[in-house]
Amino acid sequence: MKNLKDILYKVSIIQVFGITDVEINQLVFDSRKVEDNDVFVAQKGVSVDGHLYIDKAISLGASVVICEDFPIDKKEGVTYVQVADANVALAIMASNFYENPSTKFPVIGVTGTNGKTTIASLLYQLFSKAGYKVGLLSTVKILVDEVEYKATHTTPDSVTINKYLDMMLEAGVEYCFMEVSSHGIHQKRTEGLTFAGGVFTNLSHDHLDYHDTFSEYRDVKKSFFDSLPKSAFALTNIDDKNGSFMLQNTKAKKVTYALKTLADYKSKILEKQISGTLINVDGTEVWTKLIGVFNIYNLTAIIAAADLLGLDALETLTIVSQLESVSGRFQYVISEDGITAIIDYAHTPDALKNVLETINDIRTGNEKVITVVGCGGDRDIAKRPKMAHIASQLSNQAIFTSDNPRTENPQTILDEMEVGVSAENYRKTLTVLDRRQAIKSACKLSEAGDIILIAGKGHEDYQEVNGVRSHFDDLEEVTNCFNQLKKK
Ligand SMILES: CC(=O)N[C@H]1[C@@H](OP(=O)(O)OP(=O)(O)OC[C@H]2O[C@@H](n3ccc(=O)[nH]c3=O)[C@H](O)[C@@H]2O)O[C@H](CO)[C@@H](O)[C@@H]1O[C@H](C)C(=O)N[C@@H](C)C(=O)N[C@H](CCC(=O)O)C(=O)O
Ligand SMILES: Nc1ncnc2c1ncn2[C@@H]1O[C@H](COP(=O)(O)OP(=O)(O)OP(=O)(O)O)[C@@H](O)[C@H]1O
Ligand SMILES: N[C@H](CCC[C@H](N)C(=O)O)C(=O)O
Ligand SMILES: [Mg+2]
Repeated sequence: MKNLKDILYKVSIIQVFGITDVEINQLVFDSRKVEDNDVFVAQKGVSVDGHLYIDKAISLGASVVICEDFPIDKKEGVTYVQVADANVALAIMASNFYENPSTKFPVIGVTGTNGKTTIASLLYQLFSKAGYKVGLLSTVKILVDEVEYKATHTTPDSVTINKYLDMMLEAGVEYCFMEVSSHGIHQKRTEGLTFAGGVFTNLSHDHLDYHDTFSEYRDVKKSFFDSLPKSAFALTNIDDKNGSFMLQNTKAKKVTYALKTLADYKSKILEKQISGTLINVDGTEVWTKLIGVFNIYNLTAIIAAADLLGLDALETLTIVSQLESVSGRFQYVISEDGITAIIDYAHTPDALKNVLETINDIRTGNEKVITVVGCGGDRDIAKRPKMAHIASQLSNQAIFTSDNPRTENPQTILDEMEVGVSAENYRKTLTVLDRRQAIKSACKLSEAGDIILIAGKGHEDYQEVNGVRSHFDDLEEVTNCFNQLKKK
């Protein structure tokens, strides 16, 4: 049991009703999960106000309520603590509850529109191969050394983050790499954590359904660097338009990486193939299995981070050549007939453009590129026409289909995508609502040498329709199609 007084340390308190010297069980922000002697934190959410559930939480056993507004009727025997920001309070309390695990070993946060999972996962692989015990908090999975847990968010809530950091310490983990999403920063999920380093990948169009404007989205990302301590490093992609902006007000040590501009860490691409890329890093040639210019940015970032964290430079480069691509990120299978299918998590216009440019860059002859792509429901609608334009412009054939329609009408999403297709590209497009059928159509349309890009879902193993997630896996689907074609 922990004492409330202790976990309130550093929380900005407005007023208290009741006593703070009480033993508490756990920190909970969802009334449905409350048990005896829990602390219930009322958060003002995107869809509902957690303050409405205070009485419900008390009826289930909560003995402490943390809130921004005091309820009119206060229950006898319950402690009410009024705070300026319940999300910030929750995050600080979560760190205190687990005895501030982020201060006890290096935690490195990766932020930016695209590349977070790739960089965090490659750093996990790199440090593991260098002999360290490593932790990972990512969109794809959570790893505590080698034990895997399911990830529900890119950046989990503050209680979950601290719980895993504490488990990592228990397991003897020496470094943790985590993704820091804009939702995570904005909802203060990472508040109160002590980061040893921050990495910025790039900034492009995404989440403008959640953040009102692009500059708000950009400022949220920047606030992560603003909050880094002096002892940390702030590593930025200086080739990106917003790369230097991110570090404008940071107290941390500023470090840059680039492919084009003069930077502290710089790589040069020497040769591109479907099986990998030859790069030059500070005079040393390194072969990597990863492909795409964007992945060389990711690699340069991890080489820089490894150096800043004290890994031997030569050892880093040796391991870099062994790194495997991350699941659902430019993962490919080749059919017996010589058709290549690439599964990639490109779900933003910029990512889709990068992946298609990479494919067009490495293709050798007159083979066709067929792209299967959709856009998520209940997400930024402005991405839809842009992604449809890019897919049709950079492919020989684009098949628009569903990608987690969530609560939206799937046909409406496709209609909104189609608006972006220009007249001259229109004949190259097809809409097939059912993703399984869309992948089948792509296989039927392709011949030996052709490349099918299945974009948007990457590692995801579900299709979400009206709140129900049914099993669906792009790689599995295309492999089945390839096997069926073989039988014919
Ligand atoms: C839009 C968004 O980010 N929503 C997150 C937010 O939920 P919310 O604000 O809608 O919560 P709400 O339903 O309004 O409820 C408000 C409060 O009342 C509480 N409540 C609610 C009902 C009840 O009966 N009792 C109760 O106590 C809730 O627990 C909550 O504390 O807070 C929840 C708790 O932390 C999150 O799980 C939830 O993530 C949802 C599921 C989500 O889909 N988030 C996505 C958009 C997200 O965060 N994505 C980023 C990655 C983006 C990227 O980089 O591509 C991520 O980091 O994963
Ligand atoms: N550095 C990069 N620059 C641009 N595009 C990239 C970069 N790295 C990866 N991508 C593209 O973006 C897709 C998503 O990559 P990744 O999963 O690493 O990004 P993420 O930032 O973790 O995304 P999310 O916000 O969904 O967690 C990849 O499948 C690839 O198409
Ligand atoms: N982190 C992103 C993932 C999008 C993946 C795509 N498959 C979708 O469902 O829209 C989001 O939540 O917006
Ligand atoms: Mg991610």
